[in-house]
Amino acid sequence: MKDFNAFFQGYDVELNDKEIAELTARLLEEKSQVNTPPEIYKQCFNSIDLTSLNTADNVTNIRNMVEKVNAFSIIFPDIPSVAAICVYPNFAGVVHDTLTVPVLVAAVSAGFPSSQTFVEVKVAETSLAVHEGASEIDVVISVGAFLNKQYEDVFDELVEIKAACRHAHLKVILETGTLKQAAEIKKASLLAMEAGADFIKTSTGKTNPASTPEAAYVMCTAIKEFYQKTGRKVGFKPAGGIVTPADAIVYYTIVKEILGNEWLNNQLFRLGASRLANNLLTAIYDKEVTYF
Ligand SMILES: O=C[C@H](O)COP(=O)(O)O
Repeated sequence: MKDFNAFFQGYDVELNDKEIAELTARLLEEKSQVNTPPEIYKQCFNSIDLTSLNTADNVTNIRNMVEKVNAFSIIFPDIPSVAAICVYPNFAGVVHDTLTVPVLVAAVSAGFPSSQTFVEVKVAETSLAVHEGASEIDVVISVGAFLNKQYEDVFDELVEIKAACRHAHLKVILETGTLKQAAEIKKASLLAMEAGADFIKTSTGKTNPASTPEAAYVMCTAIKEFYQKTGRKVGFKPAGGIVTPADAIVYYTIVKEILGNEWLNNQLFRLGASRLANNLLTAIYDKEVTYF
């Protein structure tokens, strides 16, 4: 049995929300550039997990989205494409079978977005998504159990899901808007990484507030401390409500300043977004672009 209180005490988890808000605001004030060069927008574009997670999604609209990704490099030869396409698990096979370019297939899984289902269902859903071709799996922690301090249950479940991922990478969503406090976000980050998360992700995009700069600040600090202690680099994926180029730059700046340039690539930094891609293309070309 893992002693989570001892585990958390190995890190700085005594966080004050007001102080975190001030530190985040100061970082952004001091480090934000006045004019963002197009190269940085391109780098952000290359970190996008192009997301479609709608009730009305179907084979036709998902295939259309993938075809646009397939044609992207012909139409925009000077822009590196998105990192991954993120869909519900029942569409992992459609994305996999339609893709003709080196873009990853990501599937949400494990009772996304509430995570309120049986662990057996979570494991089975994950195995099926991987079998269908997903190479990345995005799951939400059991938020209710976590807030109820059932740390061992949350941890064990993630370990089981990670095993079901086999070769696929696991992204663990904390749903930071529901965790609310910085200390809880820090503990959830550490627990997820200890359970084997390859990325930690802020939000599902299905609750409010979604991703915030303050949550990003805390999660990046957790990733940094975890790396210092274990030598393992875990990626960061802010997601939910990231719409404008300015939103993307906020997260880019936080990652750059806390984790450094070695995290600024799509192996370790992703932007989960359903509405950002066209806006970044518009910023890069400095004229309205509607492609996706
Ligand atoms: O994982 C990604 C999120 O679900 C996307 O949220 P969004 O639709 O607010 O961009």
